[in-house]
Amino acid sequence: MKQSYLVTEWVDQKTGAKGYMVIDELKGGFCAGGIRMRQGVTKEEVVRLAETMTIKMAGLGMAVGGAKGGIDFPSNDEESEGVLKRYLEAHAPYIKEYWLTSEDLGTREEDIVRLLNELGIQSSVQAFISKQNNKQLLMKNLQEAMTAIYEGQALTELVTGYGVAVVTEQALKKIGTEPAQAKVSIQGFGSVGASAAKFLYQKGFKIVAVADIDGTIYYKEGLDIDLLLSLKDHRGNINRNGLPERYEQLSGEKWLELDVDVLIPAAIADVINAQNVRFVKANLIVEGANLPVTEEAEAILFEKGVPVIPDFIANSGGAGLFVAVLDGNVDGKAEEIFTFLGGRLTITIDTVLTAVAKENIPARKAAKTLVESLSKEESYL
Ligand SMILES: NC(=O)c1ccc[n+]([C@@H]2O[C@H](COP(=O)([O-])OP(=O)(O)OC[C@H]3O[C@@H](n4cnc5c(N)ncnc54)[C@H](O)[C@@H]3O)[C@@H](O)[C@H]2O)c1
Repeated sequence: MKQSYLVTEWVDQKTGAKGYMVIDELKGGFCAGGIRMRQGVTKEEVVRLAETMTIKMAGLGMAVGGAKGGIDFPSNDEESEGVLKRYLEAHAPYIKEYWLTSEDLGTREEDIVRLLNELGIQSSVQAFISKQNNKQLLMKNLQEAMTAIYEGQALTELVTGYGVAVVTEQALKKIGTEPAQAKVSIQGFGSVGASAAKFLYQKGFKIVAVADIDGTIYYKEGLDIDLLLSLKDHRGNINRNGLPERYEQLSGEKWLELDVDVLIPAAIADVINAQNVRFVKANLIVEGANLPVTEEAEAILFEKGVPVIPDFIANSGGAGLFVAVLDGNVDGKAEEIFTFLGGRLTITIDTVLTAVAKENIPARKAAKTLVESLSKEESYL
């Protein structure tokens, strides 16, 4: 088994919460990966997520390694901000020197940046920028991107879901389903799930089910996503009081059993697994979350001819925002970043699904081969 480059174990002196930082690899002196906060996070989970980040960064064409932070604490607890602050304080030397970080499940970019500022760190990617020649331009573009508002929402909260929507549309086209006819079910209505829903809805997809931590909301004619967006809080939980009566409220597991074309797991890990994979009726799965489909489930889905678009491509939009800006060729405007990302992801999905069809291999394997070949190209930063 691969050994991580560095693993920290931290205990919050005030609450007893445990936290970890895992650096899977350092490349060019840097590593990148967000910080998640969830009750039950384990060191092993953070190790796996950091490994995925190494592949994701290579897939985006940026020569930095993968990392991840994890804090075992409920993100909705009133002490959560204090816990995050103390975790950042303990890990500030790494963030200053080589760890480019950002939001993840249960944390928000604006909170991380604000708390880092309080610790005297200018941005969550200060380590990288401070070592570049054009640092002033990069910092200006980054600040523009981090504060950009698109259709009333922060770009940082939209960009990963935008990538998920692009990947879903391109993958459906490639497997011969007309996107406008496609029915979609999504688990998670936070940064990733809600923004994927928003862009898919704008493209004309019928989103028939959305699940959050309180259960599944279903309407077979397609949910009004604008309404659901207006009913969600900043943690991605939907207020049921404002729902029309015709919307059914089903249990939390139902989202994956519905008669849909696409499933987008965009909340937690290991949610499609050996126990429930037999209930899946969709013919495409797009991993919005990290590691939402277990290896066993993925093997069964492959046998059934259901492609699983891997997380390190499908949800790379958040990391892609940083890559777009740090690459130096894109300024911080939302439209430019969407164009950069949409272009890269369209080519990637096309290449991956062409290999899947030609060689009869799982999408994950095709994607890893592509990522490895990209790492060798001269354009690799
Ligand atoms: N935010 C990003 O930019 C980003 C980027 C790449 C990957 N990811 C991954 O995407 C996933 C979601 O991240 P996010 O930022 O959207 O999180 P978030 O905290 O903004 O939202 C999480 C959503 O999942 C729901 N949820 C939580 N636990 C659940 C459960 N047990 N059952 C059903 N629903 C549940 C919540 O109600 C909420 O709707 C995570 O796996 C994260 O690692 C996030």
